[in-house]
Amino acid sequence: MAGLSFSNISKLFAGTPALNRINAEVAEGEFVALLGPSGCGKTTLLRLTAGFEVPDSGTITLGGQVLAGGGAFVAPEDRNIGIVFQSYALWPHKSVAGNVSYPLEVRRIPGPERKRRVAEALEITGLSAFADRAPAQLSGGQRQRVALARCLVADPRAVLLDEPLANLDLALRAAMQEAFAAFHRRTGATMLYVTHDQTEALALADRVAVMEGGRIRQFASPEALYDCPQDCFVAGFVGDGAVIALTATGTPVGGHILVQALGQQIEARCDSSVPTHICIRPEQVRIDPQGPIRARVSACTYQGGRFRLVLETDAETLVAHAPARARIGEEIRLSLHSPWAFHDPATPEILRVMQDA
Ligand SMILES: Nc1ncnc2c1ncn2[C@@H]1O[C@H](COP(=O)(O)OP(=O)(O)OP(=O)(O)O)[C@@H](O)[C@H]1O
Repeated sequence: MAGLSFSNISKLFAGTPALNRINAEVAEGEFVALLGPSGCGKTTLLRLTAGFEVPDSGTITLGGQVLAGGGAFVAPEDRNIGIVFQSYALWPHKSVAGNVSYPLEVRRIPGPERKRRVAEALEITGLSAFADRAPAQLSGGQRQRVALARCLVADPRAVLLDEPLANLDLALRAAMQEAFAAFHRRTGATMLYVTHDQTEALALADRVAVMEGGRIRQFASPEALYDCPQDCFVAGFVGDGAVIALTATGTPVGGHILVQALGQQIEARCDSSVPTHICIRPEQVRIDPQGPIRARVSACTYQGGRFRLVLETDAETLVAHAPARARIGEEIRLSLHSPWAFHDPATPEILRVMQDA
């Protein structure tokens, strides 16, 4: 396996940028998810890595070898990159073992070694008992595991996965997420995984590149994206909660700052001296009869073991979790605990400094 590097990658379609100066390093053996809304450029970045498209500028390297850029271009078939598509792309007339064996037959790998490698790939993907079945006799999840085994058998330098679970129902997706995680643990493969499902990205990846409008907005661990988003897009796109503009700020001390929002002074975590917004996750909103913030319940939905409340304050909407059902229209009081204050690059700095901070 090998690490992937993207340096200043841009790609235009009919003059419109699909990717705009992408810079990212994927370490050898790392599982990276590309997450973002439809049209943000995820698939384009994957296709450039596979060699199905050529970048207009910038360089892509794999294990130090330039795949594209600076006049060089390695053809897709010479990149030794495994690809798993949403649509499985299995041969219907071949058995499971026949499908998995095919890339080795093309490379003229001798029979005994082929058999050994196929058996190993089927074992890793939990398919040993299905070796003689036809793809039509398998479930969607099993077919996707055949595609994974077929990609693995060729001993690729990196594995690209394009929304591989999009065609599966919810229960199967959860089971397949575990299968992918186990596959990654056992193979140590460098993986680039495209999805627009944040639950999937946060559950599976070592790091997630959140994309929007052809750019990477933030590239960080799932925990960092959730706890410390770096702009309003990431704060709103990843996880639940509210993103609120600040009206004044104090001076940060030791990673904390006093800010003004919701008509209150709130103590927030921060790593910026000039935050413009706070991101308030549901766990940071406490229903508290002595709390300083008044709100009215506008929605209450059961989420298995807890209720999700949508709460309207005078000017903003917050989300909280509660152990018991709340009545729509009910008035409650809230306190906030360690929300995250950040500087949104697209927002002008707040000039007003808090009087008593
Ligand atoms: N071959 C093409 N010709 C013209 N425009 C294209 C082509 N491929 C992609 N685009 C455009 O480039 C942008 C990025 O597309 P891309 O498929 O990479 O997005 P995506 O994030 O993978 O979206 P989705 O989640 O819907 O698959 C889109 O605006 C899309 O319309």
